[in-house]
Amino acid sequence: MRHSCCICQYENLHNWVPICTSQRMYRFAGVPNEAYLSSNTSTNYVVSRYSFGWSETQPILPNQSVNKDLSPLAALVTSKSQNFSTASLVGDEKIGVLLLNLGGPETLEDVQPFLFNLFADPDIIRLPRLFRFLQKPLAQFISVVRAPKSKEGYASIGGGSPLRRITDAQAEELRKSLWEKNLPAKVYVGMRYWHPFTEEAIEQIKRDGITKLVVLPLYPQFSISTSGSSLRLLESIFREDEYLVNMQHTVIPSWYQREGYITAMANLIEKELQNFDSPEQVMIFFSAHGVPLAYVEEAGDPYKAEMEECVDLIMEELEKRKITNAYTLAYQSRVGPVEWLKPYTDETIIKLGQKGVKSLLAVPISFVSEHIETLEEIDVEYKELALKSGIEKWGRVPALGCEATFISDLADAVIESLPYVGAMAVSNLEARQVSLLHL
Ligand SMILES: C=CC1=C(C)c2cc3[nH]c(cc4nc(cc5[nH]c(cc1n2)c(C)c5CCC(=O)O)C(CCC(=O)O)=C4C)c(C)c3C=C
Ligand SMILES: [Fe+2]
Repeated sequence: MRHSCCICQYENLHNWVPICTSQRMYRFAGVPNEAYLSSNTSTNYVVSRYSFGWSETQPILPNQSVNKDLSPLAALVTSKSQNFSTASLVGDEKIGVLLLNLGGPETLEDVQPFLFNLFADPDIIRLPRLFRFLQKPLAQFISVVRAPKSKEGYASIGGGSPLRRITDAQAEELRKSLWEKNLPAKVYVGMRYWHPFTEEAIEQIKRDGITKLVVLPLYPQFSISTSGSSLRLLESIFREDEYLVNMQHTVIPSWYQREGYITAMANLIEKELQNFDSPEQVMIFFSAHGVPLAYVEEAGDPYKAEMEECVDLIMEELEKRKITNAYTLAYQSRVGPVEWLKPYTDETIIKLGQKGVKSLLAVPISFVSEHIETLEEIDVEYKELALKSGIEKWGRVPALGCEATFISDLADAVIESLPYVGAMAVSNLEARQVSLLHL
């Protein structure tokens, strides 16, 4: 099994210490030398560094060692213990969990302004520095041009995105699960492109006097365009705000390797396979949201690697249950003229039909809630295409939503990250000192 990590690393000020709480993976940013640690045993390190700037930076590949002089934080994390007592970690603190998600238009009138917010994000449309002044006019133009097509899609799923309702429900279930595990925490939802905006969540966190915050993007795999964008926004909010600078916090940048998540996905697949007459004949078709190829090849986005590893882990889990179906991974939802990650979902469906595949089970892999790309693109467009292409039996695994194993595992991820919340504050301090020295 591959072990590779990414780093949520931002221009100039490296505030975040992303710590992947899955068993053997630890992540670092926020240290002045940009050390980033991936470990497959407690003594065998691969230190690597990525840069997510667009035109001006180069990715440095995982095995390219750049700095073995690890900061004290490395020592702290490598001495990680799995035996946490939540009580000792909470004390008098007020714990908050901030769930980050994309957001979606709630009405058809929201669609164009939502699209404007999306395309105005430099992590979604990445322009060379010289052309950044064009970001907003371009966003205005593309959002107006795309709005009619998007509106059609949202109209066909009931006139708006269900993302807010589902994310709110997940937040409530997570809160309950944390309380059941003796962690009295408040859970907040911060959306990137629509209400409740991340800024609104942060205001509430300040009003509630939260002293320790765990930031948990609701994307299992990290991409510059999703978790990266939300974290970059958060960083800019934190940088400006005295309260937030002093608040201890940590980030769980991706969690696709967690046992609970993998088990929950395997459970859903196993259950859905039973709806076919010959379950063992069914091709398991993982469909992930795509990103432009340049994100991965030029900017070092770990999204593709994380996605592939995630699929491997789910298939390994299914194999343990003696489910050894054929499977494949493809990427959906491309937008615009550039090349995106391949293979594309639509082309793959057609090819599978030509090869004589008769039964297909679609598994949306990059989302944990139903939304337009599951309810419309997969359930309507891809199903229709599959049936036209000769596939006779079509099924689709639901998104995880509030599935109990999944929510309980997210709660565990939060609890396991608590020992590192203090480490974040140290890193903030270091990063600030360094940035001040550079002024
Ligand atoms: C892992 C998930 C996602 C990635 C990666 C991602 C990248 C990405 N998306 C666009 C363009 C659009 N995305 C839109 C909606 C949308 N995208 C995701 C997830 C990922 N996007 C979600 C959860 C949603 C919200 C869906 C909802 O129910 O509201 C849209 C709007 C819908 C549409 O018109 O199709 C666009 C446009 C790009 C360009 C991109 C990577 C650069
Ligand atoms: Fe998207």
